[in-house]
Amino acid sequence: MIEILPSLLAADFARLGEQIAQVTEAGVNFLHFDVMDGHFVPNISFGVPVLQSLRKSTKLAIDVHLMIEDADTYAPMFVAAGADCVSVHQEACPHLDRTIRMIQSEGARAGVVLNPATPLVTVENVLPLVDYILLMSVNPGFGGQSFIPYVLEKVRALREQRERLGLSFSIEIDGGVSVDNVGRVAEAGVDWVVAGSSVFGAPNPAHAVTAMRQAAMDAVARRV
Ligand SMILES: O=C(CO)[C@@H](O)[C@H](O)COP(=O)(O)O
Repeated sequence: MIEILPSLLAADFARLGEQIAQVTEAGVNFLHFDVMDGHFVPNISFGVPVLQSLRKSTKLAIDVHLMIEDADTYAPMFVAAGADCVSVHQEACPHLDRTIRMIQSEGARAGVVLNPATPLVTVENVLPLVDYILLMSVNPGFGGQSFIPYVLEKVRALREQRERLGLSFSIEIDGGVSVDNVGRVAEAGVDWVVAGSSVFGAPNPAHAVTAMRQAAMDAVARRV
């Protein structure tokens, strides 16, 4: 089963509740929540108070992607505010092993994110620890960018590595995924697909999620 995670960065913030209801209707299990600090990435999004409000209004799992420099200070606050999954960037975390264990001990699933140009070898040692690896398929900071195709090779390599090591972490991809390329992404071997503008920029977000999920599942069926 491939999960489609609507990225709230592309939602209409004045109608967040309504937009979440639309994707809930399409049967999503997760929402993706992008936190940007204006330092690690050149943009600022939203933070803990917004997550606290969302937590009260949805039972969906919330996947928080921290695009921030000081993840060790803020990750526990996001878990306390209701995050079910928290991912941190390899490029921003000098003590990655400690950060992963801290997120898990706070009670959330822990993920590590790699920018497109960061090689997989940088997370090799923590693969047995993580709950998921998020591979960025755009340079982080903005929605609506074009998919970077060489990331598909990283997905294939990571999937092979997971099989070889007998591990069970999930593989997530984020950036520039739409109904037109989700088949290739699914075929490469991802479990979770983040989609922002292709969902909330569509006339009907629920239909967009359903179409993406169907295209992904068709591609996986062809692969098997
Ligand atoms: O983390 C990010 C951007 O930094 C993403 O989650 C985007 O929000 C995905 O948006 P689309 O590329 O799907 O529009």
